Amino acid sequence: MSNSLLIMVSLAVASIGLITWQHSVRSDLIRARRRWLQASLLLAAGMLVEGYVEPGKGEMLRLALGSGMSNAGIALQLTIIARVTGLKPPNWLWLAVGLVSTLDKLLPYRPLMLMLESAEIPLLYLAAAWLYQRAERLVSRNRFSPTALLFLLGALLFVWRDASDFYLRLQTAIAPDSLDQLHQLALAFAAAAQVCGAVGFLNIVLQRQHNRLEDAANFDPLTGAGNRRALQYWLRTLEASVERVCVVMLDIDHFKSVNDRYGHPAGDAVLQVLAAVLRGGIRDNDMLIRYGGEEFCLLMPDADIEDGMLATERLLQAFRQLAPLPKQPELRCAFSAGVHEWHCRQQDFADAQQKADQALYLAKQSGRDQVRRL
Ligand SMILES: Nc1nc2c(ncn2[C@@H]2O[C@H](COP(=O)(O)OP(=O)(O)OP(=O)(O)O)[C@@H](O)[C@H]2O)c(=O)[nH]1
Repeated sequence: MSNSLLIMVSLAVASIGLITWQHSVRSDLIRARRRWLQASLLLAAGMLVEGYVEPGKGEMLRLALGSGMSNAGIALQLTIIARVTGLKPPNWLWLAVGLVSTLDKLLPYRPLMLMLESAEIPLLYLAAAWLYQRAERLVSRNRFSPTALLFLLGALLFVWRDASDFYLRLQTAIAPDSLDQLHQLALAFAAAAQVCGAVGFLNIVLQRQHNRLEDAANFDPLTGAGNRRALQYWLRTLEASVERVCVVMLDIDHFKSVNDRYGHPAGDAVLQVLAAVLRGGIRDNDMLIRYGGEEFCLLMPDADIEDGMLATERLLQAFRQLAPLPKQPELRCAFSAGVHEWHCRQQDFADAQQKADQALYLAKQSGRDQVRRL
């Protein structure tokens, strides 16, 4: 293994670590930010030390240090990825990995120690494969992560290398020359895996950043409902995929008086409660949009007007029964709603939405707190 390759790889890992560190603030990974840079620098330093190992005096010490730092760096990266996926591994885990990786190189040859040394990288790589798969699935819904596959292959390669090593050393006590190629292949693979792992995490960070920006552009921050931009996107999807959609326009009754009486923050809380009731009471593929101030729109794909009326009645009943402000248990709110069936292939959405709006107006005119159709 040439030193220059390890040095180049360590520089690549350090620079990707720096880029990841820069982006992690914007992708809401502020706590992981410093850690990731530390992990990348530790890993890069370990590889640099290993890259300078030359046969002779101090060889084992440098190898031990290099391996300890590299493995601790990988383990630290894995603890960060684990946190991104919602797991909480203890902080000392990466230190323990580094310590064991350093110490086992310094101990005199013994089969047990050799076994321990052989288990380290396959275990780390298996954990990496699992975590990268989870993390990428979480942020980009990818069913399959190339980074995870790479680490899985790496784990197998190291098992193969270490098993041959172990078997031959048991017989001869000296590593035979035939193992050199296998060692070099494994080391080259490890170097590539480190760069791919670093890029894999950078990808996760950038994907999160992208998701956050997209959410900010498409969802109302107060209620989490889609906004009109999201509506336009959903309409295009619906027009291409379904025949009919039940459109519901609904508007909280006497909302101005809630604001006037309890204040604007209380009004905001009522809006949040209504959004939660609506979200909790609709099907997974129904869509909730905050259409205006206290006006919401529901799109129910493949539902006819009877289904839509029934579902909206149920939502109204649930909302009416709630005390949306815990500090004002006397307050009860309701909404008025208009329902219309939209035949996506024959009619513009604007026409259907206007009809649902007219039905809503009818509901308001007829005393509010009800669901109407034209
Ligand atoms: N707290 C809060 N109030 C909002 C928000 N957006 C709009 N509003 C308020 O919603 C109220 C809407 O009042 P109106 O259009 O008169 O409707 P209403 O009082 O509900 O009367 P009806 O619809 O006829 O039953 C206004 O007072 C707006 O200030 C918001 O994001 N937060």
